[in-house]
Amino acid sequence: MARELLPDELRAAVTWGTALLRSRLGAREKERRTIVIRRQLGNSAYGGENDLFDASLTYLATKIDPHTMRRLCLQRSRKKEHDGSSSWSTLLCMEHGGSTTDAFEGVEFHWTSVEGGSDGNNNRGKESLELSFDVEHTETALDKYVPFIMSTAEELRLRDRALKIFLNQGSGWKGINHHHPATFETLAMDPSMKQSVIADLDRFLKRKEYYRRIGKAWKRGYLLYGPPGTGKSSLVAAMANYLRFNLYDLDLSGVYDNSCLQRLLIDMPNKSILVIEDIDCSFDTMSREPRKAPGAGDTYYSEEEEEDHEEYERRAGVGYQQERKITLSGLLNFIDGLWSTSGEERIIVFTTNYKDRLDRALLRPGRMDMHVYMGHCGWEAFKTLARNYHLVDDHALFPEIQALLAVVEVTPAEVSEMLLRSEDVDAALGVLMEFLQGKRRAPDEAVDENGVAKE
Ligand SMILES: Nc1ncnc2c1ncn2[C@@H]1O[C@H](COP(=O)(O)OP(=O)(O)OP(=O)(O)O)[C@@H](O)[C@H]1O
Repeated sequence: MARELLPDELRAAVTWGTALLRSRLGAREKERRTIVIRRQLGNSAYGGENDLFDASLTYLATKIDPHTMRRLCLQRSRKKEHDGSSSWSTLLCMEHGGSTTDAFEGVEFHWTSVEGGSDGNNNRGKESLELSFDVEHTETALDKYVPFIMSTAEELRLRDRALKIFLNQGSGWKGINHHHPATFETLAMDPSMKQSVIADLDRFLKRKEYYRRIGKAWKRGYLLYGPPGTGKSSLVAAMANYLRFNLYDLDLSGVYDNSCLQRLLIDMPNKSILVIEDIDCSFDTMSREPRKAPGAGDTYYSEEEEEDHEEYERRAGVGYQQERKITLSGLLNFIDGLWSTSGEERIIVFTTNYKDRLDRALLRPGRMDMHVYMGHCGWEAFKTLARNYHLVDDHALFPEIQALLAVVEVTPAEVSEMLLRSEDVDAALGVLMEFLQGKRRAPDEAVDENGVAKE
C-alpha cells in the first residue's frame, strides 16, 4: 500500500530514517561502559584502601533489597574515625557474582560484585565492584553519580558514628562519648523559634555551593542567650544530635595564649561544633587574671618573674604581652580569617546569660548569624516537658498551670525538676502547681535554695 500511495523519494527517506534509527538503537544496546572500582588502590594487593570502594559498599547497602536477592553477604567491621575514635558498622553486601541496578537522575546504573584473582592470600585486595551504564551517560556517571555516592556514604557514616564531646587540655583536645539525650523534639522552647533554628541548620547544610559562589567561608555562628536553666546547653546538644556533628567545648580559662588558641581551633575537623559557654565571663576573667605558668598546675609567676620576663621580651623585641593576651577580637578575627579557610561546614555557638554585657564586636551584624533567645517556660514549652516526662498531652490541671505560667517567671529547668519529683503524673503536676503558686505569692521568697516551695 505504501508503494502505491507514497512517492519514491518519500519512501526512500522513510527507509533511510528507519535504518538510521535502528542502527542507533542497536548501537546503544551494545555500547556500554564499565568502571572497575577495586578494593585496593593500584594493582598491588598491598596498596592503600580505595575510599570509593568503601563508599560504594556503604551506598549499595542502602539499595540492596534482602527480599529479592538469593545470596547476600553480611559483614561487620570496625571503622576508625579521623578524630581517632572508632565505631562498629554492619553492612549488607552483594555476594561475589551478585548484581543490582540503581536509578539516578533517570539513568540506570548496573552494579556487579567481582571476586579477586585466585592466588590465595591476595584475593581480598583484588576484589572489585563494576559499574556499567550506557556510554552516553558517562558524564553523569563520573561528574554526578560518583560524587553523589561519596557524599551519601559520608552522610551515612556520620549518622552511624558515636558522637563525641571534646574538651581542651593544654593545646590539645580530649574526647569522650557524648550521649546527651536532648533533641529538638524534647527541647522545650518557643515552637516558631525552634522551627527557625532547624530551618537555618538545614539551609546551612545544603549551601556548600552557595557559600563557595559568594566567596564566604562555609560556617555559621549562633549566639544563644537567656537566663540560667532555660536550655542553652540543651539546644547545643540538640544541634549536635540533629547534625551528627561532634562538639568541641572550648574553656577559654584553660587557654594560655593566642597561639595555643589557634592550634586548638586549627585542630578541629570539619563537620563539628565549637562551643564557648558564658562568653561574657570568659574574656572578663581572663584579662584580669595573672599569667599562669604553662603546665604548672596552680603555680603563678611572681611579679618579679613577670617583670624579668617583660624586660627580656622588650630586649628581644618580642611583643610578649600582646601575644599572650587572648582577646575577643583576636578570637573572632581568627575564626573569620585563617580558621575559615582551613576547613568547612563548621558551627560556632556562643552562649551567655547576659547579652547586654557582651562586647559590641560580637553583636555586630554579620558576626553571629543567628541570635536565639532561650526564655522562661511558656505554655508550649511546658507541654513539651509534660510529654517528655509523663507522656501526657492533656490533664485536668493543665488549664490552671497554663494560667499560672502566664504570670509566673519559671525556667524550663525548674519545671523539669518539679516534674521529676514523682513518677505519678497527678502527683508531679500537683507539685508543679504548688511551686508555681508559691512563686506567684512571693516571687523572691517562695522557693528555697533547692527549688523547693516553702510552706
Ligand atoms: N528548654 C529546655 N528544654 C528541655 N529541658 C530543659 C530546657 N531548659 C532546661 N532544661 C532542663 O534543665 C537542665 C539544665 O538546662 P541547661 O543546662 O540546658 O540550661 P542552660 O540555659 O544552658 O543553663 P546555664 O546558663 O546555667 O548553663 C537540662 O539538662 C534539662 O534537663
